Order: sequence, then structure tokens, then C-alpha cells
Amino acid sequence: MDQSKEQRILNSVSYNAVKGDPESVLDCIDNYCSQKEWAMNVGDEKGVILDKVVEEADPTIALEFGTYVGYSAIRIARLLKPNARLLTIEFNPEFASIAREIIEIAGLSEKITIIEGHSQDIIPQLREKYQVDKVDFVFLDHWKERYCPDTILLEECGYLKKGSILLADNIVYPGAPDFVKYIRSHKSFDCTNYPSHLEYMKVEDAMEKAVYMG
Ligand SMILES: CCCNc1ncnc2c1ncn2[C@@H]1O[C@H](/C=C/CNC(=O)c2cc(-c3ccc(F)cc3)cc(O)c2O)[C@H](C)[C@H]1O
Ligand SMILES: [Mg+2]
Repeated sequence: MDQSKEQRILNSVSYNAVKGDPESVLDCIDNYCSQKEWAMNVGDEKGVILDKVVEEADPTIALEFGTYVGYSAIRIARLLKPNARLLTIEFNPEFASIAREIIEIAGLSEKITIIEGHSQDIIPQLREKYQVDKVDFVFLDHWKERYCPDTILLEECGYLKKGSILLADNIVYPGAPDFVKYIRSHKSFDCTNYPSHLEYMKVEDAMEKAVYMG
């Protein structure tokens, strides 16, 4: 059977990246996806915004919805302090397995836990099963219509504390209008929009940061 695009990305990383060097893994994926086959990684332009917000948050516990092939997980985890960790949720087993291998090549398997499942099922289990009390940083990059319900669920489960930072990808394209409406009108969130471009394209896109005010 033909290999998937995601398998071809893994092949390229496995062949070209320097083992244990997250930057070289990111560069390899960005080169492959801008020159060979487009893929929905946050990419190098929006990736710089992600880097800045992660550095601002300096999280002990970071959470991600939508691992895909692990590009943003590596981007986030490479900036984490020694005892900090990233939990990333992915419901597609093929993507979870490819991400696990790419994260291993980057040398970040100790800092990243890939949780296979649906975010709406996993979120309520984070306290008991993953010893999560509060989350300091959340990156939303899964199905766009799930941003809003999953944010509400995080709040309801009590994982947000004063200063928790949410960052959402694709605010313009493909867009997450219900999430934007909800978060910008919510009294406890202080929102900032970061205009940018769709990964590897000249198309407009943006990211939205929302700081929880408690
Ligand atoms: C219901 C279960 C919810 N819970 C879930 N729980 C766990 N994992 C989940 C859940 N829902 C989804 N996932 C996983 O997350 C990933 C999904 C990511 C989705 N991302 C996009 O759709 C997108 C599109 C474009 C784009 C732009 C231009 C184009 F022309 C085409 C595409 C660009 C972008 O930057 C984009 O991030 C992964 C594929 C999928 O298995
Ligand atoms: Mg995205």
C-alpha cells in the first residue's frame, strides 16, 4: 500500500535530521513541507509567535490539542525548563505513532507525553490519570470547531489558573469564529491577536492569545 504523506515526512526526518537536535528536525519538516508536500504544521513563521508566547508563559505544564506529526510539540518542548513537560493529545493512531518517532529523533521523548484519544474524553482525566493540577500553557491546533468546547471544558474542570495562557492557531484560515466570539467576549480572558500567514503559503492567517485572569 502507498505510504501516507505523514510517513514520507517521517522518512525525510529520519534520513536528513541530526538525531537529538530539535532545530534540525523542525528545519527538515519545514523544508520538506515548503518544497515537496504541504502539510498543516504551524510552520516557521507562526512558529516564531508560538516560541515567543511559550517563552512568555515559561510553563511547567503545557498542553496541546492536535499533535499531528509532532512539529509544534517539538517547537514547544525544546523551550521548556528541565522539570517542565508537555502533554499532547492526538486521536489518530497513525499520526500519534509517527509523531512518537519524530519526537524520539528530536530527543524530546522525556519531555513530551503523547496521549492517544479525543480531547473531550482526555481533558476530564488529566487530574487523576496524568497528575495535572493546573495548566500553564495550552496550544489549540486540532479541529477548529473543537477549540471553543474544549476551552469551556478546561475551565469547567478547573485546570486554568490566573495567568494561564491559551494560544490558538488558524484564527483566520481555516478560522475558528465561534471560539473567537466566545473568548473575546469572556470577562476572564485578556485576548491578543497576532496576524501572520498560513504555513508555507502567502495566505493570511493569525493566532490568538488568551490570558486567563482568574
Ligand atoms: C472531534 C475530536 C476533537 N478532539 C480531538 N482530539 C484529539 N486529536 C484531534 C481532535 N480533533 C482533531 N485531532 C487531531 O488534530 C489534528 C487536526 C488538526 C486540524 N487542523 C486543521 O484542520 C488545519 C488546517 C489547515 C488548512 C489550511 C488551508 C487549507 F487549504 C487546508 C487546511 C491549516 C492548519 O494550520 C490546520 O491546523 C489531527 C490531524 C487530528 O487527528
Ligand atoms: Mg494549524
